Amino acid sequence: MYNNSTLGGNIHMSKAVKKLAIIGFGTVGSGVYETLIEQRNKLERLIGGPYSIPVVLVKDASKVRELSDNTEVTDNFQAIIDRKDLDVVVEASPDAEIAYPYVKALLQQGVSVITANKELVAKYGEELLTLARTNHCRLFFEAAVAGGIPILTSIRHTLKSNVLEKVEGILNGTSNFILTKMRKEGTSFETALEEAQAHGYAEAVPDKDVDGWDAYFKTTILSHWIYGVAPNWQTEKPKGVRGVNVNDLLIAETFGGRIKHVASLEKSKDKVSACVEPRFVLSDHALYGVEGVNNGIHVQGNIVGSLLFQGPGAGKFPTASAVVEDLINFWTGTSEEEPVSGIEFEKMILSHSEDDSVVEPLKAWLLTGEKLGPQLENQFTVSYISKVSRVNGREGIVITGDNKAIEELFTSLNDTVVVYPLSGDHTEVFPLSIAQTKVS
Ligand SMILES: NC(=O)C1=CN([C@@H]2O[C@H](COP(=O)(O)OP(=O)(O)OC[C@H]3O[C@@H](n4cnc5c(N)ncnc54)[C@H](OP(=O)(O)O)[C@@H]3O)[C@@H](O)[C@H]2O)C=CC1
Ligand SMILES: N[C@@H](CC=O)C(=O)O
Repeated sequence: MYNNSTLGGNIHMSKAVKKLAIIGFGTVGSGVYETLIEQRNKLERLIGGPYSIPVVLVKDASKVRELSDNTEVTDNFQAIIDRKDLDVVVEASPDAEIAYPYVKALLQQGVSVITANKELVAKYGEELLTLARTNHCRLFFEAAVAGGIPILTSIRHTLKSNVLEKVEGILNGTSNFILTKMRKEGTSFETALEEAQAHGYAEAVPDKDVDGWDAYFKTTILSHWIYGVAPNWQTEKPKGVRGVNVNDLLIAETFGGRIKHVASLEKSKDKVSACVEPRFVLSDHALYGVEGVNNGIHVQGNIVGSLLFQGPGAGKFPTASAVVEDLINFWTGTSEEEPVSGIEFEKMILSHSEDDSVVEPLKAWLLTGEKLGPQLENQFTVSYISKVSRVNGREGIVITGDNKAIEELFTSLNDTVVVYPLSGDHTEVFPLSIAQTKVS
């Protein structure tokens, strides 16, 4: 329990107390609260004055919570909006539809908001950012993409001179945690998901994690953030890790690779293409070693080259860290301004000339399923790269070939066959590890 003296603000400081409210007091909201209490001395030194948290908004105000007597717990948003003394509000409610009316009302009143809610930002970000500009306040959302990794700030602050041609990332901690548990420990999908929920990694509705929507929202935000435009989605819906067969994870290993849940953004002359799906990743790929709840974002800058940002993508304190950093940047006035408008940013970035000498990367796929051999017979447009690998009765093969012909082939395969595209650029001879795979 936090006592009043810890929370009452520092009486030795003469400056006015900065006041913030928190909406949502689950994994993220409580993590922010505890961080603000436990790190108070350091944070108050950083911002040069005291702060307090007079009010927290939740769904059920009758729940027992570890909060100081100085913090009012309410289930009535009016109690927040009626206050005229708040500097900023941290928003950590479960989804876009709950958060939108709150955040809109706050920004309309000129109150800045820091949110962890990626669904809110993906669906309403453009509108809310415009509202914030109109009302001379700010909307921050570092925690909405890749949890504790400061990816948005890093891109905006430290990669301004680079054009990011390509971004590939593991953006959902829950999915990566599940795939890692299943592969390493043979844990079932259901048990691994329950464990992710117990750690506080999963969304309130975990379908958003395992059906790919959470990564879809984060990819949408990244596309706006980097290119100023919504991406062109290659498939209508994202693909998630639900249903990935544990034997497929083991088959990928026999080919020297892993199956990872990958989100990708790729810039061409006139558009940004996006995709979220489980992919086959070889051991020389940046995302191969990103394991457990970690996220990884691999960016290819035209000046800097290849960069990998890696760290905890979900969880109480990693996410609280991202929120609190936004808060400190806001209070100290050290955050970067938003680009003037999406359109201008789009023109600036997309007009960069393409390098025509770029070699088309080799496309390859890991196929898994039952009785693959007969289905692939007489498919002369396909180059068979590997022999068939068998794990616990399931088969896997890596193929490459002409993109269009391969797509036609895929439509003719039966329902048991799962297709995992190979991630990354493989422009040279196909890796020997695959060509020489031993077949069990
Ligand atoms: N968990 C994580 O690792 C990360 C989560 N996020 C995002 O942060 C947000 C919060 O996630 P998380 O903390 O895990 O979620 P939780 O489910 O742990 O907590 C949600 C909180 O919101 C409150 N709440 C629910 N409905 C309302 C409502 N109508 N009005 C006000 N408060 C409400 C709940 O109240 P009550 O306590 O009474 O039930 C609860 O305190 C989500 O948008 C999520 O996507 C972002 C990065 C990482
Ligand atoms: N449910 C999300 C939480 C962080 O954004 C995830 O698992 O990545």
